[in-house]
Amino acid sequence: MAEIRLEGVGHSYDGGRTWALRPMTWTWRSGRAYALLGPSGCGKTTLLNIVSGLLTPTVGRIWFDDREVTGVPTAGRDIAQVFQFPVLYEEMTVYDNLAFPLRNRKVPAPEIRRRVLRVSAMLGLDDVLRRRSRRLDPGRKQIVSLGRGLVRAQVAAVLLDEPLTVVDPALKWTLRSKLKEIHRDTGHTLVYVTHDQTEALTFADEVVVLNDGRIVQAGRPAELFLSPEHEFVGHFIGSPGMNVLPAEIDGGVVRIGRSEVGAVAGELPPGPVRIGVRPEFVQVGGLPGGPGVAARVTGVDRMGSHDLVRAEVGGHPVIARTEAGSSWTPGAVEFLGFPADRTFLFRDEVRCGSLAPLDGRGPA
Ligand SMILES: Nc1ncnc2c1ncn2[C@@H]1O[C@H](COP(=O)(O)OP(=O)(O)OP(=O)(O)O)[C@@H](O)[C@H]1O
Repeated sequence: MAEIRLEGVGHSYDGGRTWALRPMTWTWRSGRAYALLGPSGCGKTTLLNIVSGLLTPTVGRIWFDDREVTGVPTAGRDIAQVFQFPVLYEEMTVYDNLAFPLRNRKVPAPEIRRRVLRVSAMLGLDDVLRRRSRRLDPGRKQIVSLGRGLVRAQVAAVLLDEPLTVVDPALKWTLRSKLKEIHRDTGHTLVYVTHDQTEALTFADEVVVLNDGRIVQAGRPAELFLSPEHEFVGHFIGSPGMNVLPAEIDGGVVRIGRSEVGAVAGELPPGPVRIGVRPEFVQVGGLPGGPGVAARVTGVDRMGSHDLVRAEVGGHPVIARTEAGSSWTPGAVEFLGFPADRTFLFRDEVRCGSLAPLDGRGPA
């Protein structure tokens, strides 16, 4: 395992006209399980391929601990990589496919057997170990590919690029928890690329959110949910995502239209700002004794475990998540409250502050 440090690393596929990955400095800490999360085209595969050596970055330097590897090809980096689709020797048995990366590195036979059997047991491959790989269905083949990526003890990192895409949805949950188990067992540095927030949040110690070629926030799943640093994180994580409403700061007070919704925590210059608050924290009916903003209820989605109350504030949609069986009715005007400790202020999409309570004032 190694600490992997990117120093000013960026990549352009068109000679510097556009950046698939904007120059960034970032460290993957040794032994941690990371998810690299972002929408299609944001640069996830580019970043992964730069770490593995499949791609040389246009700018910047890469370090594995204190060894610079910027110009070192994949074979010299000791990286295990698992791709979206199976990469196997079709004519070999599953056992031999799993053993291959170890035999290649002259690991002693008893150790090979021990490791192959351990990975096989964890991934549920025991009953197909003697079968030729070409006779497996695509999902099983991919699980074998995953096993090949995880079987080595000595690797700088294991990189997984959307590894569960072809796997049956019902198996995905099991495999994700197996991956966690194997990670605990081996202590590998894992980087798991996905565009699926559930996959990222259930798997990783730390989620790195990438958008438009830059890291917009990295943190534990709860941090990303409770304390988004960027509007994109608010939208991309959570279902539905964070509500965003235009507002104005004036005299230390935040207003939507003419309604005061809170004070500004700390010092912020007056002017336009955007308020971000997750549906889980919007209080329909207002905060007890606190400020609120009038909203027209436009609909209620009954989700079974909870309701989603859809409303409109000055022409902007807001969603509140409430208990199931709520009595809010479309067309009614209700006050919405935004709890100060769960409501953030954004300028140019980046968080610039948060709300503070407006002491002793009721709905404006
Ligand atoms: N070989 C290439 N040549 C030119 N442009 C490329 C190449 N590979 C990727 N790109 C572009 O670079 C940007 C980042 O692509 P990348 O594949 O890294 O994103 P991604 O987040 O992995 O997307 P996906 O989830 O769809 O695989 C995209 O705009 C893509 O079109």
